[in-house]
This record gives sequence, structure tokens and C-alpha cells, in this order.
Amino acid sequence: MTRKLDNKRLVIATHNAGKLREISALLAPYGIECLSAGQLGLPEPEETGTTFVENALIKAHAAAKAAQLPALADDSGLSVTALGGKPGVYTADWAERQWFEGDPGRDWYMAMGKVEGLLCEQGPDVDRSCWFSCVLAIAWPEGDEAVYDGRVNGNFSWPPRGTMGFGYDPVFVPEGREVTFAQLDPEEKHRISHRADAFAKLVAEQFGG
Ligand SMILES: O=P(O)(O)OP(=O)(O)OP(=O)(O)OC[C@H]1O[C@@H](n2cnc3c(O)ncnc32)[C@H](O)[C@@H]1O
Ligand SMILES: [Mg+2]
Repeated sequence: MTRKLDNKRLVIATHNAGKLREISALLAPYGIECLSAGQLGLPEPEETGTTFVENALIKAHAAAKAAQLPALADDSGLSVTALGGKPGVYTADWAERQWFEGDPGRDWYMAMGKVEGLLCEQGPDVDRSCWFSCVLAIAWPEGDEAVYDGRVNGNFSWPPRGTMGFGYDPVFVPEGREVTFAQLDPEEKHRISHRADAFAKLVAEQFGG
């Protein structure tokens, strides 16, 4: 049986400020004290997995072990149908390593532009459908783990629009909408996002019934 969060303190094992903001907001109603990996000075583990699940578990176990507290990690990314699911697990890498090896800053505009460039190579009628995936993993210092996954379908849109959210939000138009994630209020993104989808499963098992 999956272990439940019995401790009210939870390490949020991410070094991404946008994710930390969203996860803290999603957890707010559940009386959990969130401690961030940055706040605790935890190192950023190497994401050597080839799936979202593997990477989420690597990050969660590393933080749980270092902090001796349960830890929640998020591994996520954008997959584009016409690019065979790329960048997928390597979404963050496309921004940071492709052009800025050794530079702590990430240039999301360049990364989004790379996706757009590859789509344009396939002509004006290219399929622009894509999806965001999110895997949330909880790990305990004793080695127990729990995994929840989420997804939201949409279309890759160019040029980028909007200033809210983070990462690839300015180019992602969720299915059934005209605006990008970066043009939606955070509450609205939380109703439909891949992270919210995974989070609903986490809440049902961890805090439900
Ligand atoms: O590993 P941590 O420290 O959590 O932070 P990260 O930014 O490296 O995160 P990932 O390894 O999971 O990479 C996922 C990338 O996918 C993108 N991404 C994930 N969720 C997103 C969202 O809700 N909106 C926009 N972009 C998102 C964003 O660019 C992330 O950097
Ligand atoms: Mg990462």
C-alpha cells in the first residue's frame, strides 16, 4: 500500500521558482509546511533518467535523503507530436545546454524558437498539437515512494504571448482555448494544467478519504 504523508513538513525538491510557486499554491489548502530545496541549500541532482518518472524519483529521493524529511519532486516537459514527442524529458535541457552550457541562466525564448524552427521546416500545414506532462513523486527518507502523473493537451503557437507562468507557457494554447498558459491567471492554469492533473491524483490518495 502507498505510504501516506504523516508529516506536515514537506520538502519541495525543485530549483525552478515557477514550479515552486505553483506547487506551494496547490498545496496551500492542505496545511502542509513547504520547505524548498533552495531554502535548505540542497544540491541539484543530475537528472540521468530517460523518463519523467525516473527523473522525478531521482530528485525526490535525493532531497528526502539529504533533508531527512519527505520530499515532493516534479519532472515535467513539453512533447510535440510532429517532433516525435521532443523535447519531452529534455525540455529543460533545450533551454539550458543547447546554447548556454555553463551559464546558469536559461533562455526560454531561444528554446521555444528552436521548437518553432523545427516545426516550420515541416511546412505551413504542420501538425502543431503538443502536450505537457508532469510526474509528481513523493519520497520518504526510509526509501518509500509514490508517483502521480498528469497531462494536458494543446497546440504550439507562435509568437509567444503573455507574461504569466514560466518556461514554455507563452507558446502553449490548451485545447479548447484561444489564449496561452502565460495569458491565464494562475488559478485558471491550476484548474487545467498537467501539474494540476497529477496533483488531483496525489490529493485523492494522500489527503482523500
Ligand atoms: O528539475 P527542477 O529543479 O524541478 O526544475 P527544472 O526547470 O529543471 O524542471 P524539469 O527538469 O522538470 O524540466 C521541465 C521543463 O519543462 C518546462 N515546463 C514544465 N512545466 C511547465 C509549465 O507548467 N509551464 C511551462 N513550462 C513548463 C519548463 O521549461 C521546465 O524547465
Ligand atoms: Mg530539472
